[in-house]
Amino acid sequence: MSDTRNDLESVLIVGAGLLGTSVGLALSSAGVDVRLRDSKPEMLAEAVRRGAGRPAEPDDQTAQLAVVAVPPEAVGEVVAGVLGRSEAEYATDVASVKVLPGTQVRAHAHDFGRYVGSHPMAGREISGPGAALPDLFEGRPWVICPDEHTHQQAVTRALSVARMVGAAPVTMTASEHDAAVALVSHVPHLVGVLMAARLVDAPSHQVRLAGPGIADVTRVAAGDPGLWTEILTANALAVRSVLGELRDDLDELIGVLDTAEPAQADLYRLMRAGVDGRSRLPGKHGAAHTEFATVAVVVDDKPGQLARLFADVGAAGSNVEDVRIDHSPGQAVGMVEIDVRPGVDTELRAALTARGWHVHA
Ligand SMILES: NC(=O)C1=CN([C@@H]2O[C@H](COP(=O)(O)OP(=O)(O)OC[C@H]3O[C@@H](n4cnc5c(N)ncnc54)[C@H](O)[C@@H]3O)[C@@H](O)[C@H]2O)C=CC1
Ligand SMILES: O=C(O)C(=O)Cc1ccc(O)cc1
Repeated sequence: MSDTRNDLESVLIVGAGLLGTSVGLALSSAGVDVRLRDSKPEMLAEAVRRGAGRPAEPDDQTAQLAVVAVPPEAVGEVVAGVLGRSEAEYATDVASVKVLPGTQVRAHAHDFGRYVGSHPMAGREISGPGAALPDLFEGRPWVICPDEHTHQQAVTRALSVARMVGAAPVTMTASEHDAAVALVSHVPHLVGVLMAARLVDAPSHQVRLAGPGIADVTRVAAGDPGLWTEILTANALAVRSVLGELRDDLDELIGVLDTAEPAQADLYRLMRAGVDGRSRLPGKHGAAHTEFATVAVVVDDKPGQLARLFADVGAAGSNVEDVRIDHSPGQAVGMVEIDVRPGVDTELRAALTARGWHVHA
C-alpha cells in the first residue's frame, strides 16, 4: 500500500454520473485501479464504456478510498454502507453542500472519522457519464472539510485525489464552505434561474433579440432542477442570507429608478460596484483576475474556419487566454472573440487582417 506516497492505487467511485465519471476518467488515466458503482446499470455501463474504470465486484479487495458522487441527500447512507462493508478504508464525497452530508454520515456510520467531506468547485450544466470530462477539475479549487473527528489519513487520501485530478486543494470547515458556496455558486445559480424564467412567457419578438449577455447570465440555469432543489434545501439558511442582501440591493435599485429623474450618481455607484466585484474573481489557474484585450473576428460558419483562425493566431505569436464563440441568429457567420494580454491585441488585429480575416476595429 502506498501510504507514504501521495498517489492512490485503488479507488471505489459510487455514482457514475458527471462528477463520478470525470474523477474516474482522470484517475484511470493516472493508472489507478478505479472500481465504479451506480444504482442505474445504464449509467455504470456508459461510464465503463468511456474508460472511467471497471465495474466494482463483490470480491474486490478493500479500496484505499471511496469517492461518493451521488446526490447530496444520498451521501450519508452510501458512505456508511461503503465503510461498514469495508469496501474502502476511507471515504470522501463530492456533494455541493458539506454540513448535511457530514451530519448524515455521523448519524449513519459508527466509524465516521474515516470520512472527510469534500467538494470540487467544477461542474457542468449537463449531467450523467456522457457529460464527463477527464480535465474537468484541472486548476479548480477542491474544498476539503475535516472536523475534530477526522482521521488524518482520510484527509491525506482526499488530498491525493484532488491533486491527482489536477485540482488545487483548499481546507475549511463545512459551515465555512456552505457560506462560501451560497455566495459564489448557489445564489448565482438562483439569479440565473430567475432571469431565465422571465423568458418563459416573454413574446418571441423579444426573445429573438437575445445575445451572449443573457446567455452568459443564464448559462447555469440549464442545470438539473432535481439536484439543485436538493442543494438549495440543504443550504437554505446560508442562501437565504445572501438573498436577503441581494433583495436590499434590488430594493435600492428600484428606489433609484422609481424617482422621476433617476439619480445618475446613484446608478453609477451601483454599476461601479459591479465592476469592482467582478475584478475580484480569480483568473486563469486561480491567479489574480486579469483584464484581457479582446480581438473580435467574423468567421464563416463552415468546416475548418476555426482551425485556420487559431493557426493564424499562433503564427502571429499570440497566446490565446480565452475564447468565446457567438452565432448570429439566422446568419451563416459567427463572431469569435479572442482574449489576449493587453498590448498584444493591436499587433494581432493587424496580423489577422493581413491574412484576410474580417477583424472588428
Ligand atoms: N453537477 C455539477 O456541476 C456538480 C455536482 N456536484 C455534486 O456531485 C454529486 C453528483 O452530481 P452529478 O454528477 O452532477 O449528478 P449525476 O446525476 O450526473 O450523477 C449522479 C449519479 O449517482 C447515481 N446514484 C444516485 N443515487 C445513488 C446511490 N444511492 N447509489 C449509487 N448510485 C447512485 C445516479 O444514478 C447518477 O448516475 C452531487 O452531490 C452534486 O452536488 C459537485 C460539483 C459540481
Ligand atoms: O459552472 C460553474 O461555474 C459552476 O459553478 C459549476 C458548479 C456547479 C455546482 C457545484 O457544486 C460546483 C460547481
